[in-house]
Amino acid sequence: MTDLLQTTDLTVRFGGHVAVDGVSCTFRAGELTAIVGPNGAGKTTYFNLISGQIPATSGTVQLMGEDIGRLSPSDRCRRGLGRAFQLTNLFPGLTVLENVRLAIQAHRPVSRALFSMAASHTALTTEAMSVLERVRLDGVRDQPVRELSHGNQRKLEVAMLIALDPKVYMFDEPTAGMSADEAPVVLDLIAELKADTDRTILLVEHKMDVIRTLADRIIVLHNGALVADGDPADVIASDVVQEAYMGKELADV
Ligand SMILES: Nc1ncnc2c1ncn2[C@@H]1O[C@H](COP(=O)(O)OP(=O)(O)OP(=O)(O)O)[C@@H](O)[C@H]1O
Repeated sequence: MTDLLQTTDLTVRFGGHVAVDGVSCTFRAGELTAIVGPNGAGKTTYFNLISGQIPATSGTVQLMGEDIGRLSPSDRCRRGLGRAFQLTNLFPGLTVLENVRLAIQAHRPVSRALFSMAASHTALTTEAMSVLERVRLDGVRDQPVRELSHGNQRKLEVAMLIALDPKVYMFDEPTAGMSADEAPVVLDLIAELKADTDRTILLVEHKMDVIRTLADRIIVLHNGALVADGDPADVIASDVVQEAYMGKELADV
């Protein structure tokens, strides 16, 4: 499997507190890695360092071999790093379809400019509709984003991400706040994305049934440090995770 994303000794300090502590990890194409750990372990901060929301104190982030540590979040996104939440704050007054169409347009190669305006518009609409059908949002295509239910907003996050067609998908609790009938749509989509061997998926998730179903690999953060990394069954069963780090959360499943 090809290495797509790599962090090396990645560290961030907030005053005296080390929130992410020397994390070195490689994420490969075609692999879904679940990132777990107790509350405050550093999972979201690790995501923020990778996607560029906060600068690292030290260490590097490489995407397809290129050091992206000094790039802005939007430049990282353009290079193929896709994080769901970056995408919702686009145009709340525009419709669901218009937002997805703009996301597709944003990553279009220049050659598309050679299309006639009308042909280009039709092609974009067709493509956007196929993304919306995948997340079952085609029924609300003409609704302004600001009027969407919470569950549909979360689905739109996934749709926007698919429309951007990144190499690396980053999901931070993608089904949080979703109803029992909405969550499977998103989880099925993530499973579909995983089947695409050109991509890698990072998933911060607390629900162990979701992790068991989707993850090829689990990494465990504790006090900002990487304390376990491996096959899901082995990591979940390991004493270090059960007793010292995740005990109650995992035992409860
Ligand atoms: N900007 C910041 N300034 C100061 N401390 C921060 C900042 N961001 C995060 N922290 C601290 O870093 C630690 C890690 O937080 P983080 O949100 O990454 O944990 P988490 O594993 O995602 O937790 P949860 O599962 O509760 O979301 C916490 O102690 C948090 O208070």
